[in-house]
Amino acid sequence: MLRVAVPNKGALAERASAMLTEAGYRQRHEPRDLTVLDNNNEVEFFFLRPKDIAIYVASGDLDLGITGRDLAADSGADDNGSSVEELLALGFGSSTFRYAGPRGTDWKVSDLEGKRLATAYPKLVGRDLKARGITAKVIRLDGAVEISIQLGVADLIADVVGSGRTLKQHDLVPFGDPICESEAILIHRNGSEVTAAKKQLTARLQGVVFAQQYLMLDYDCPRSLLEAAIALTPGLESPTVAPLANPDWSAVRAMVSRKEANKVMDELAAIGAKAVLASDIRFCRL
Ligand SMILES: Nc1ncnc2c1ncn2[C@@H]1O[C@H](COP(=O)(O)OP(=O)(O)OP(=O)(O)O)[C@@H](O)[C@H]1O
Ligand SMILES: O=P(O)(O)OC[C@H]1O[C@H](OP(=O)(O)OP(=O)(O)O)[C@H](O)[C@@H]1O
Ligand SMILES: [Mg+2]
Repeated sequence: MLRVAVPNKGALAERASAMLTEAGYRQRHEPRDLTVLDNNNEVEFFFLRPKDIAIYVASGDLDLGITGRDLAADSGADDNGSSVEELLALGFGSSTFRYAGPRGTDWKVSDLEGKRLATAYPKLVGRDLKARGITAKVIRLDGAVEISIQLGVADLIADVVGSGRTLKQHDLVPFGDPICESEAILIHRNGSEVTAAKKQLTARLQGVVFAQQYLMLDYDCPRSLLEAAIALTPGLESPTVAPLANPDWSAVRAMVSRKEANKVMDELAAIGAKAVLASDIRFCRL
């Protein structure tokens, strides 16, 4: 039985469970349930605090976990880096992890020297400071870090930035390069075997990630324009081209990246393709 950790609350919880449901796994119906047994797929899910997930996976007590890249980086020994390894980026829960300070000063990373720095990610921050040769007093908080400066416990902070709204609300500005570009990821214990069961769950999630990143385009194309059309929609291997009843026309089907879909559709219409249709893909195996 594969044992998998899933965030039980917070920014990643809902999307993580929705993605597992799309991938064909049983998920909890009661938000307070801490475990769900999916006998058909031989997987047991454990719903845990986002911060604890890398701990269970690093110890080997659970085989896989869904967490944030920033949280994974904050796990493990202070100096030795993370003790979990990323198997797959899941394409949701994007954020950056950044230093920030009160508006009105043109802060630089070197200004961190000798300051009191509040964060809920002390290992991630400690490693970054060490790599830069900076000594600062790291104040560990559990959350609501943005308020710590006005309450007087810190001079600067390092925290998760999503929309940037919370920083603005507290008159803070980010500075320096992001310490971490985060998103939800699937992890396992560093260096542990990628068993067949782990591979299968990873492949299923990969199928959902691809499905969310791609659309299926169908269109009709004069045969004389096929070459130009195929250059615009090369698909993954190669597009499907099928004859239409009218011998001068073909039907074409190809996957295109969602981000580029509208541009590609404009270009297809401009060269003379007709009936250009885009449809969602729910899940797939590539
Ligand atoms: N506003 C946000 N936008 C995008 N991602 C976010 C946001 N807030 C948190 N995250 C991501 O979610 C993960 C942390 O989850 P969350 O903040 O929900 O948990 P927590 O802080 O441990 O728990 P809680 O805040 O409930 O005490 C991190 O990977 C972080 O990057
Ligand atoms: O840039 P924004 O979109 O405003 O989001 C960033 C905020 O969201 C998270 O807080 P969360 O809600 O998890 O509360 P917490 O600080 O108690 O963890 C994070 O810690 C930031 O405070
Ligand atoms: Mg939080």
